[in-house]
Amino acid sequence: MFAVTPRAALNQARVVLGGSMAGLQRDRIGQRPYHEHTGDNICPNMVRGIDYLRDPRLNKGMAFTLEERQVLGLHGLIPPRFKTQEEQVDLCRKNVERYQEPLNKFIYLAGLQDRNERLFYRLLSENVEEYMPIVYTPTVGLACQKFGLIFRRPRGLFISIHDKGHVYEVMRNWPESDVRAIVVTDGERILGLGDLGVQGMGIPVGKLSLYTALAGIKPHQCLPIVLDVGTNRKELLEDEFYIGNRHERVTGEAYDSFIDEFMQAVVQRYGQNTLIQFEDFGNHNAFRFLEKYRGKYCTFNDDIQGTASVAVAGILASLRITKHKLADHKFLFQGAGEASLGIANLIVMAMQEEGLGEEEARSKIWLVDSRGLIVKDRPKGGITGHKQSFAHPHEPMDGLEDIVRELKPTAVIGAAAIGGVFTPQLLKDMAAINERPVIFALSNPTSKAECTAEDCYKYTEGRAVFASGSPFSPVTLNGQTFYPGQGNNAYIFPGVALGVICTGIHHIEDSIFLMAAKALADMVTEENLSHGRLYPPLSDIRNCSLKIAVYIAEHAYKTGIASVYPQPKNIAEFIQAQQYDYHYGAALPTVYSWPKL
Ligand SMILES: NC(=O)C1=CN([C@@H]2O[C@H](COP(=O)(O)OP(=O)(O)OC[C@H]3O[C@@H](n4cnc5c(N)ncnc54)[C@H](OP(=O)(O)O)[C@@H]3O)[C@@H](O)[C@H]2O)C=CC1
Ligand SMILES: CC(=O)C(=O)O
Ligand SMILES: [Mg+2]
Repeated sequence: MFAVTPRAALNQARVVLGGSMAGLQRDRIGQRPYHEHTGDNICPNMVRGIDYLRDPRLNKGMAFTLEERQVLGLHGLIPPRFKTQEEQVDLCRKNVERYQEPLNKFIYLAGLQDRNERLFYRLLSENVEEYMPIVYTPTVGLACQKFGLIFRRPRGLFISIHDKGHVYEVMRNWPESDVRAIVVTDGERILGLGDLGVQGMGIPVGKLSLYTALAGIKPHQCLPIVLDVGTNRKELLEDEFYIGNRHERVTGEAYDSFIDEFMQAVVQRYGQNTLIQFEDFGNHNAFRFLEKYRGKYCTFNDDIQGTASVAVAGILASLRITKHKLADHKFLFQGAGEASLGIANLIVMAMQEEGLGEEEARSKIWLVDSRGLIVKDRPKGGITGHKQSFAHPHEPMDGLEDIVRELKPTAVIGAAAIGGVFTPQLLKDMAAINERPVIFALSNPTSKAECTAEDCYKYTEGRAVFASGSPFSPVTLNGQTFYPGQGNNAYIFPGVALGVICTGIHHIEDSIFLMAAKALADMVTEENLSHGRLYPPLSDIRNCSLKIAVYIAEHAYKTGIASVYPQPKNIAEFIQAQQYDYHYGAALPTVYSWPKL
C-alpha cells in the first residue's frame, strides 16, 4: 500500500487533477493565482509539503489521502492513519468536552480555527446550538476580558490611532485581496461589559466566524478589525497583560479624522461595495457614525439596526401567541441606548406599515434611561438625540418596578446591561397586568441579562413570552418544558450581509432590517411557538440566514438597488453557489509542488 513511488504518485496526481492545475484562477487584477474554492492566493512553487499542514485553509490533517500525501510531499509528516472529516469532527467534540471551563473551550476552538479552518467551520456550522455560546456570547465576553492573557495568534487587523496618516499602508499588510466584509469595533462598549479597549477584538472575530458558519460567507472574504484609540478603563491601563495602547481614549477631531481615514482606506483597498459592520462602539459615536456614513458607504450598525431587526422579529412572532395586533402593545424599554432606540424606531416603522400615524406609534413606546423614565421636560435632563421623540408628557419617575405598575406595559424589553433588574416582583406584576406578558431580557452576556429564563417563567406562572440575548437552557415548570428563544442579532446580520454582498447593494436602508425581521418571523412555526420559542431553533439558523438573504436580494433587484448584473434567474441558487463549503472534498488542494525525482 505504501509502495507508491514518486513517479507513480505524479501520474496519479495527473489523473486526480485531470492533468491540469485544476481549480487555479487569477485574482481580480490578474496577478496572483488563487484557488477557486478556498480563495487563497497561492504561488504554486512556494506551497509545498509542510505548508499544507501549517496553512489552516489548506490543512486537512489526517484526512489527506495517500495520493495527496505522496503528491504534496506530506508523506511521513502525519501519522499513517487516514481519517474522514466526520471522524475528525467527532474527535474535536470529545476534546471540547474534556474542558470544564468555557474559556478553555474557547481557547481550544480558536486553536482549531488557526489549525484547520474547514474542520472548525464544519464543527461550528453543524452544531450551532452547542458551540455558538463559546465562540460568541456569553463566552466571547470573558475571552475579551482575558484577551491579553489568552492571546496566542493574531487574527484580523489591529489599527492604532498612532497609525494615523498611514491607515491604508496598514491595511495593505492584510494578505487577502478579496475582502467583502469587515466588522470593526473601537472596543468602547463590548457587550454589556463596557470599555475593553483593544481587547474588544474578540467581538469582530466572533461575529465574522458567524458570517461564515451561519451564512456561508467565505472566510477569506471576512476581515475583523479593531481600532485602538486607547481605553478609559483604569484596570486595563494598569494590567500587566493588556496588549493595547496604554493611554486614555483619544477623542474629538483626532478620533473623528482617524475614523474617516479608516473608512476611506477600506474603499481604497477593497472597493466601494465592501460591507462595513460597526460593532460595539460607544453610544455617543454609534448613532452619529451611522448617520454620517450610511449614505456614503456600504455600512450598518449591528447594535442599532441588527438588534432592532431581531427584536421586531420576536415581537411579530409573539403576536401569534398573544393574539394582539402590534398596535395593541404598550412597550416599556429598560435602557435608551443603541439597542433600545434601534428597536423602538423599527417598531414605529412596523406600526406605520400597519397604518398607524408616526405620533400615535411613538406614543405606545416608553423608555427608561440612567436618569429614570424619559418624559417631556424631565428636570434631570439628559434627553438627547433619538430619545426626544419618545419623551411623552408624564410626571418624572424612577424605579423600574414603580414605572411598570404605573404604565402597565404589555411588553418590557431590557437592554441596559443591568443584570437582574427584572425582579421577581416586576415579573409578577407583569403577569398580573397581562395574560401573556412579553418579556425580553436582551442584555449580554448572561451575567447582564435582566432576568433568567427560569425566573421569568417561574414568576409569571409560565405565561411569559420570553426571549434573551444570551442563551438559556430549557426550563421545566409544572411538567411543561419551555425553550427560550435567543433574541440576538446573530439571527440577522449574517443573512443581511450575505444578501448585500451577493447583490452588491451600496447603501443599507432601515427597510432592509424590517424586511429581515418579517422574513425571520415568518420562519417561526406553530410548533416552535408551542414550545415557547419566538425564533426558529439555532440548529436552523443557517436556513434563516439564507432566506433573509434571498428576501433582500429579491427586493434589491425589484427596486434597482442591486449592482450585480445580470439579474440571476434563480436567486436562491445564485446565492447558494457563492456560499462557502467546509467539506474537504470541495477544496482538494490542487496546487502542489512536484516531488523531487
Ligand atoms: N441581544 C442582542 O442582540 C443585543 C444586545 N445588546 C445588549 O444591550 C445592552 C445595551 O447595549 P446598547 O444599547 O448598545 O448600550 P448603550 O450604551 O447604547 O445604552 C445603554 C442604555 O442603558 C441605560 N442605562 C444605564 N444604566 C441604567 C440604569 N441604571 N437604569 C436604566 N437605564 C440605564 C443608558 O442610559 P443613558 O442613556 O442615560 O446613559 C443607555 O440608555 C448590552 O448589554 C448589550 O450587550 C446590544 C446589542 C444587541
Ligand atoms: C449581541 C451584540 O451585538 C451585543 O450584545 O452587543
Ligand atoms: Mg454588539
